[in-house]
Amino acid sequence: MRTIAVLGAGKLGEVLLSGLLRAGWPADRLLATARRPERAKELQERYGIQVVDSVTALQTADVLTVAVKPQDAGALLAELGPKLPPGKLVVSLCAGLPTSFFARHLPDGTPVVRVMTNTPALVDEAMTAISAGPHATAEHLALTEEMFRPLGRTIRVPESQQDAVTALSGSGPAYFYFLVEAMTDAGILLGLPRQVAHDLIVQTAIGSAVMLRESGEHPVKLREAVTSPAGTTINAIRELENHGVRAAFLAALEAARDRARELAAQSG
Ligand SMILES: NC(=O)C1=CN([C@@H]2O[C@H](COP(=O)(O)OP(=O)(O)OC[C@H]3O[C@@H](n4cnc5c(N)ncnc54)[C@H](O)[C@@H]3O)[C@@H](O)[C@H]2O)C=CC1
Ligand SMILES: O=C(O)[C@@H]1CCC=N1
Repeated sequence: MRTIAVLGAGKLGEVLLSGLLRAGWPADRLLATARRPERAKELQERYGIQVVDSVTALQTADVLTVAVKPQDAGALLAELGPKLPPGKLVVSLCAGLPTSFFARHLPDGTPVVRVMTNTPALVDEAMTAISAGPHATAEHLALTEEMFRPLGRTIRVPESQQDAVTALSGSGPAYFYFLVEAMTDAGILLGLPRQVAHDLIVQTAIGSAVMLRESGEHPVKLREAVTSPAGTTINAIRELENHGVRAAFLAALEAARDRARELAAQSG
């Protein structure tokens, strides 16, 4: 079994570490780096893993998972890139950053895999998209899948699709939470207690998501089954269309995709 290091164990790095431990990855095969000593202590106490300095991580781990913010990746790679021993796999979780960016900072021949996952990894329901970068072989992709499969679903996509994937499923949980928040407010407007409105919406979201996955039906068909002629639902749908909610989603995801491109451009 390989040793995995998470470089920059913040929110997403912790999600990955906790998922790997739940899946039975031995704690002594996991390493993390952290900038703040309090954060290192917290991770050590919470998960029983070793939090080490970056150079130790580079030397000890087989897989180096870069989980710092895209804006911090350049500094991390400038410091560590030249010290990376041969034969290590670099897995990037950084939104927007192309594998060519990593290749520029790493010794020739270093395999790089680009991954976009999402926070439902915390409940083993992540959607993880994996792309081969320079020098990544079938074996490297298989190893990356082995890391992420216990956390939910994995798919392979060409790297050219990763910015769109980031806009859709990487950021996607935020849109659903936003929707739940807005619908809870609507329940309050209609006079329901906040907790009741929240519980109604959360269970409705879960039920709808499970039906989408398990029925395999097109969402239009599922929506039509709820929408009775001259009933209540169609009145709500008319308002959603009048307020341009569909167009707002198209524009919002385009904006997220464009931000991923900007992050790449800014990192040089
Ligand atoms: N939060 C999310 O839902 C998702 C995040 N991502 C990507 O994951 C990466 C991390 O995102 P978050 O966890 O949300 O950010 P975060 O800010 O919570 O975590 C980054 C961590 O890296 C640490 N760090 C920065 N430079 C370091 C260095 N040189 N050495 C050691 N530690 C260092 C920071 O102190 C911080 O704790 C980003 O690149 C983001 O694009 C990808 C998919 C989803
Ligand atoms: O907002 C972000 O930049 C990160 C990437 C995808 C989800 N969160």
